[in-house]
Amino acid sequence: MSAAPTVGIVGLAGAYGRWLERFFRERMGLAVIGCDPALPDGPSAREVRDRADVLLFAVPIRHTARIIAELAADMPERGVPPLWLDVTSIKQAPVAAMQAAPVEVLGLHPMAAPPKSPTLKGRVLVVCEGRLDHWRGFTGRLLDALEAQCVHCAPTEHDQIMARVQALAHAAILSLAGVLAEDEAPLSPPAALLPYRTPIFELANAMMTRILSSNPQIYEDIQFGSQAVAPILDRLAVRTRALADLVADGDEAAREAFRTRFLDAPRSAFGGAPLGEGNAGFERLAWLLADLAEPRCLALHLPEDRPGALRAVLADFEQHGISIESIHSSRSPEGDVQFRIGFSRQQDDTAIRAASARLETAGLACVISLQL
Ligand SMILES: NC(=O)C1=CN([C@@H]2O[C@H](COP(=O)(O)OP(=O)(O)OC[C@H]3O[C@@H](n4cnc5c(N)ncnc54)[C@H](O)[C@@H]3O)[C@@H](O)[C@H]2O)C=CC1
Ligand SMILES: O=C(O)C(=O)Cc1ccc(O)cc1
Repeated sequence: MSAAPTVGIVGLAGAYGRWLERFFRERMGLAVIGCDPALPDGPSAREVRDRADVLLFAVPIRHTARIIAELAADMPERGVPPLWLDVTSIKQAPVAAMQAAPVEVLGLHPMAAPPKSPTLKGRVLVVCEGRLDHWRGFTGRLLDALEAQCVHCAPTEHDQIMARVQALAHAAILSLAGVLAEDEAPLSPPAALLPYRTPIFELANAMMTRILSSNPQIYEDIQFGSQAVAPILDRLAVRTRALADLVADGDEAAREAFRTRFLDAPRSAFGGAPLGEGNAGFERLAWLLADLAEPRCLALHLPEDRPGALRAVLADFEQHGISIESIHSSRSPEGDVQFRIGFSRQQDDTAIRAASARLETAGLACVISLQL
C-alpha cells in the first residue's frame, strides 16, 4: 500500500457520498474512486473494493449490512488489511457485517445532514471503534480533519441512544404532524395555525417541516432499521395514552397524577443544571425567532471575506445615524455567509434605502433583499 491510501466510496452519488468524495480529495488530498447504481459507467463495487485501501459505505440504511456482507463474502487475501468505514445512522448491523471481513473497522455516524461547509466543524460525530491496528494513525488524522465533536461508544450502545435521540424524537414530531394533517379547514392546512404560534409551536413546526422535506428513506429506516426502536415507541404510546386518559378524567386526582408523572418526575430526572441550560438555549432561539419575524430588514452578503468587512458596513450606518435592532448571520444554500440586519419602525425608510444603495456602490456588500 502507498503512503497516500486510495479511498473507495460505495454510494458515491448519494448525499454523503458526494460530500465525502470532496472531503477526502480536498481536505485530505487523497485519490477517491467509487461506485453507485446511479453511475452506471463507473466501476463495480468489487472493483472499488479491490482497488481501495480505505473503503467507505454511504448507502441507504436498509441495504447497508447486506451490501457489506456481499463484499465481505468473497474478499481476496491482502498483505495489509484494508480499512472499512461506514456512516450509517444505525451501527450494530453494519459494524457487525464489517467485522466479519478480514479488514480493520471503524463505524462512524455524523449527527447531521451533509453540511454546506467542507468539514463537520460544530457537528457531532459518533465513533464506534471496531478493529484498528495498522490504520490507527490514519483514522486519527481522518477524525482530526473532519473537525467534528467526536463521541465514542459501542455499536449496541449507539443504537440504544439513537432509538431515543432519533427514532423517539422523530416519532413524536411525526405524530404531531400527522394529527395536524388530519384536521380540516379552518384548522388545516397546518400552516393556517402559524399566525397563532408560540415559540414552542414555531420550533415544532420547523422540526416537522424539516423531517417532511428531507430524504424519506432515512426517516423510515431510522424507525425500522434497529431492534432498539419498537420498545421505546411502545413507551411513548403508553405515556401518550395515559396523558389522554388523565385529561379525559379531568378531576383533581387526574391533575395531581399529571403533575407527578408528567412534570415532577421528568423535571427531577433532567436535573437542575441541565434544565437551566436547556431553557436558556430555548430563550436564545425564541429571541432569534422574534428577530427573524421583524419584517423590516436588509439581507446582505459581504463580497470580501476579510477582517473589518462587517465593520465597514456598520460604520456607514453609524455615520448616517441609522440604528439597527438586530443582526444575525446564517448561510445560504450554497454555503455563503449572509447577514440579516433588522430595523425598528422608527428608522426612516429613505435613509435605509440610501444606505443599501451606498453599500452596493462602494462594493462593501451585495444586497440580497431589502424589506421595509
Ligand atoms: N443524509 C443525512 O442526513 C445523513 C445520512 N447518514 C447516512 O449516510 C448514508 C447515506 O445516506 P445519504 O447519502 O443521505 O443517502 P442517499 O440516498 O442520498 O445516497 C445513497 C446512495 O447509495 C446508492 N446505492 C444504493 N444501493 C447501492 C449499492 N448496492 N451500491 C452502491 N451504491 C448504492 C444510491 O444510488 C444513492 O446514490 C446512510 O447510511 C445514512 O444513514 C448519516 C447521517 C445523516
Ligand atoms: O438534518 C437534520 O436535522 C438531521 O437530523 C439529519 C440527520 C439524518 C440522519 C442522521 O442519522 C443524522 C442526521
